Amino acid sequence: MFAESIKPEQSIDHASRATLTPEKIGRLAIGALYREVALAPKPGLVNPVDSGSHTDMDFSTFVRSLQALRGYFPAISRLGMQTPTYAQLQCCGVDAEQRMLQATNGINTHRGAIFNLGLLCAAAGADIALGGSCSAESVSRRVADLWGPAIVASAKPGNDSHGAVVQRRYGSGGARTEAAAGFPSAISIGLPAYRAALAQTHCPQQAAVQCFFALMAELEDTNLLWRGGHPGLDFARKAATTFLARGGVHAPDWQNHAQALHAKFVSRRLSPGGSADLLGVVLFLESL
Ligand SMILES: CC(C)(COP(=O)(O)OP(=O)(O)OC[C@H]1O[C@@H](n2cnc3c(N)ncnc32)[C@H](O[C@H]2O[C@H](COP(=O)(O)OP(=O)(O)OP(=O)(O)O)[C@@H](O)[C@H]2O)[C@@H]1O)[C@@H](O)C(=O)NCCC(=O)NCCS
Ligand SMILES: Nc1ncnc2[nH]cnc12
Repeated sequence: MFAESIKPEQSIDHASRATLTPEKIGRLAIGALYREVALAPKPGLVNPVDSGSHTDMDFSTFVRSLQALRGYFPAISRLGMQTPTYAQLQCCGVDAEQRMLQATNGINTHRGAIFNLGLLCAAAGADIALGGSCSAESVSRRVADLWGPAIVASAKPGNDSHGAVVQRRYGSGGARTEAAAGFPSAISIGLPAYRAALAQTHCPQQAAVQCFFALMAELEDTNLLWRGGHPGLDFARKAATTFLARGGVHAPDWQNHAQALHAKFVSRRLSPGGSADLLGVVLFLESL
C-alpha cells in the first residue's frame, strides 16, 4: 500500500547541514511535499492510487504543481537571508500561487504549502544569516518572531477565500493563526508523533501516517470545516482519535483500519487538506 518513495536529498547528513544553502532548503521543501502526496493511506486525500474526496485533481496534478514550484522555495529562502518584511514575502508567495494555478489549470493543490513552507524556507534563510542552529524549533520560532504580527494583520475582513469564509462562519483561525504562532501544532503534536513512531518502527512511511493522524485528531482544519462544517470536523477528529487509541500504526491491522477510514471520508466528501499541509511542514522541519 505504501507508495511513498524517499528522495536521496532527504537523508541530509550533519556535514551537509553545516552548509545548508537556499538551494538545499528548496530541495528539502519539495521532497517533503512529494512525500506528503505520495503517502497512503491518508483518508480523503489525493494519493498515487486514487483522488480521495477530490474530483478535480489527482496525483499527477500535484506532481505538475510541484514542478512549477521548484524555483519558488530556494528563491524565498534566499530572500529570507535578507530578513525581509512580510509584504516582500507575500509578493513572492502570490507569484508562486500564479505559477501553481497555471500548471494545474486553476486547481488549488498547494496554496497552504506555498504559504507554510514558503514562510519556513524564508525563516531557514534568516536563521542561517543570523547564525541560528537551523533546527526545527529555531526555524519555526523565527516565523513567529519575524513575521507573526504581520501575518495576523494581513487577514482582510472582505476576503472571500475558503479559509476566510470559514473564519467568519465558525471563528476558526486556520493557516494564518498556526503560522503566526510558529507552527505549534507541527512542533508539539506532529513532530513528536513522527519521531516516536520512527524510533519504534524504523519506517519513515509508518511514522508519517502516525503523524498525519495525530495532527488530524487535534487540528482545527479549515478544509474539513469548509466541506463538512462542525459535524465533518468532529467526525474526522473522532476517527483519528479512535485510530490512535487502537494503537495507530503499531496495531497489526492498522492498514485495513486506515483504508476503511479513507472510504468513509470519501463517502462524506471530507478532505483534511490542512492536516496534509501540516504533515508537509513536519516532514520539512524533520529533514532540516
Ligand atoms: C495566507 C493564505 C494562506 C490565506 O489563507 P486563508 O485563511 O485566507 O485561506 P485559504 O486561502 O482558503 O487557504 C488556507 C489554506 O491553508 C491550509 N490550512 C487549512 N487549515 C489549516 C490549519 N489549521 N493549519 C495550517 N494550514 C491550514 C489549507 O490548504 C490545503 O487545502 C487546499 C485546498 O483548499 P480549498 O481549495 O480551499 O478546498 P477544496 O475542498 O479543495 O475546495 P472545493 O473543492 O470545495 O472547491 C490545498 O491546496 C491545501 O494546501 C487551506 O486551503 C493565502 O491564501 C495567501 O495569503 N496567499 C498568498 C501567498 C502569500 O502571501 N504567502 C505568504 C508568503 S509565504
Ligand atoms: N494530498 C492532498 N490531497 C488533497 N489536498 C491536499 N492538500 C495538500 N495535500 C493534499
